[in-house]
Amino acid sequence: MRTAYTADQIRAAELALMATLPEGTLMQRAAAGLTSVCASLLGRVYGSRVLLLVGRGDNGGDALYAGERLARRGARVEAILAGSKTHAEGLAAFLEAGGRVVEEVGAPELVVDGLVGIGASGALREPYASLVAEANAVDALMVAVDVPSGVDSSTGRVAGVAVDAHVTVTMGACKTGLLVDPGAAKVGLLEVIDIGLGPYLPDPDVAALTAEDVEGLLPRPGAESDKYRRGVIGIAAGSDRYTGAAVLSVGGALRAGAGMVRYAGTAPPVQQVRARWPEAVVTELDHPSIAGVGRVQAWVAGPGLGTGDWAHELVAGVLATDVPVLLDADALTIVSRDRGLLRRAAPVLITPHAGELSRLIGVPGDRVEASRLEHARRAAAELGVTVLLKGSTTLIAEDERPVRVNLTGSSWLATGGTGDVLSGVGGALLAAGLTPYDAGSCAAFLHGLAGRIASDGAPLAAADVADAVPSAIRSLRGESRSGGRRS
Ligand SMILES: NC(=O)C1=CN([C@@H]2O[C@H](COP(=O)(O)OP(=O)(O)OC[C@H]3O[C@@H](n4cnc5c(N)ncnc54)[C@H](O)[C@@H]3O)[C@@H](O)[C@H]2O)[C@@H](O)CC1
Ligand SMILES: Nc1ncnc2c1ncn2[C@@H]1O[C@H](COP(=O)(O)OP(=O)(O)O)[C@@H](O)[C@H]1O
Ligand SMILES: [K+]
Repeated sequence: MRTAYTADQIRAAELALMATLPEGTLMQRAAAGLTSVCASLLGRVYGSRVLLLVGRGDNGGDALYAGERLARRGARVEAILAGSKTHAEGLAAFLEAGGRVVEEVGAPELVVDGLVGIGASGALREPYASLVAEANAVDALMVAVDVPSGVDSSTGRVAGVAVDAHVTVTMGACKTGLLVDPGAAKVGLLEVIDIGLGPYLPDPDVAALTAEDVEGLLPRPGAESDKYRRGVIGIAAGSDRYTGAAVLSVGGALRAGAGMVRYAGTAPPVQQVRARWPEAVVTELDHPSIAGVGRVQAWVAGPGLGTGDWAHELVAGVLATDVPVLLDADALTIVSRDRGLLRRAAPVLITPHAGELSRLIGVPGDRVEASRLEHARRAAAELGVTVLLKGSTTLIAEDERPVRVNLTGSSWLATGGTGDVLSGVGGALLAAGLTPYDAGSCAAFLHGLAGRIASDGAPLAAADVADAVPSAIRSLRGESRSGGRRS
């Protein structure tokens, strides 16, 4: 499990650790780690050209001490002192080692962003904002100290301009804002430097499953398994207009290992599901009731269902059962109009994108996008359900638990129908007995991995993602041994 923390949590842990150590020890540890990352990026330190962007706080101190170390190894290190004051000891050490203070960005090979770290608040102020815009435009490797300046370390918000880092060297532990978009997109490769913080860290703010975690959570059939024990999933999806959503959701469920899929819909999607997935047990509905569908261990409702009276009645019927339910797409529009439907004893997992979440909690979509973590948490608390917020980083929020962040995925997944596949994958895992929190996190992980496999750097169609889910599951063992990371 990769874990991440807010700025307040990190600061408290640092204070506790610092109390046990001589003054300045942590900053020297940070500078040593930062120097070694810069040195390996440069290849040859001697004669290289490095520029430090130095702010007024300890983030600038880290940069200056790393600049000192690089200068002692023969690099030509220059620093722009952008703050109203400068870390005095760090500056003295830097100058003593031959570092130079300059006013212009020039033509460095590597830029070290030491403007602000966890002490930052709000959008970057001047002169930092202009300096960052200028430095981003230079053809150089950009290494951010602790956090790319302009990214809120606790939330991932980017209120204005932010450093576009190739590598972020973060101290002690990962910060939440480095995992959550839009901030996460600014991080580049993430290097965590061990400064001894581990024993002082509290429960994490957010966590990300690794392949090994998913491998451990995923049910695998054994000798005693049969299709009922593996989990039967009911799917109420598709409509006369949107037949494909049904096909894709059923496909996701079958490929994710459902023991059996019971599909219920009107004649046109039924015909499509029958043709594509003869494995599914299909019920053609002539009125909006699931009474004749048979027993299931979990339901998925919503993809392509429509939002009229028929769909409303069908979703209400699904929510009136006593099994876990995953609600997606049109079902989310229906419950946003009739929130009372969510009042039930068995668990609910909802899988909105930002627009759907915005309707559910009555907050404009752009605000949800800008502050995804806050709104996923808020929706989970307000609605009393587990929330899987889709997007470039998918979040899984449940009241009182660390938000799970999904680190797999590919931007090629941003194409129609991939969400329908995800609903089937999540539903199959719910039917297999995983909690909504684990089912949502594992589904997002496998869906993202399947997206990467299906795409391999080129466009994919949603059906390809469903087809790649078995390869994703197969690859978990290899990935967990090699510690797979985000691409
Ligand atoms: N506390 C410690 O022991 C350690 C701290 N470390 C470093 O120290 C950093 C935190 O240092 P500080 O608490 O001094 O804070 P920062 O260096 O992150 O910067 C805070 C300063 O920047 C200014 N500022 C805040 N928001 C701004 C904005 N939007 N635009 C422009 N200026 C803004 C404020 O005047 C504030 O004084 C960490 O990120 C890390 O790099 C590391 O050396 C590890 C050890
Ligand atoms: N930029 C992106 N990077 C990675 N994944 C993305 C991106 N945009 C969307 N996705 C993923 O693609 C899927 C799209 O789902 P959704 O919005 O429901 O589309 P649809 O309704 O067409 O199926 C989700 O799993 C989402 O997380
Ligand atoms: K920084």
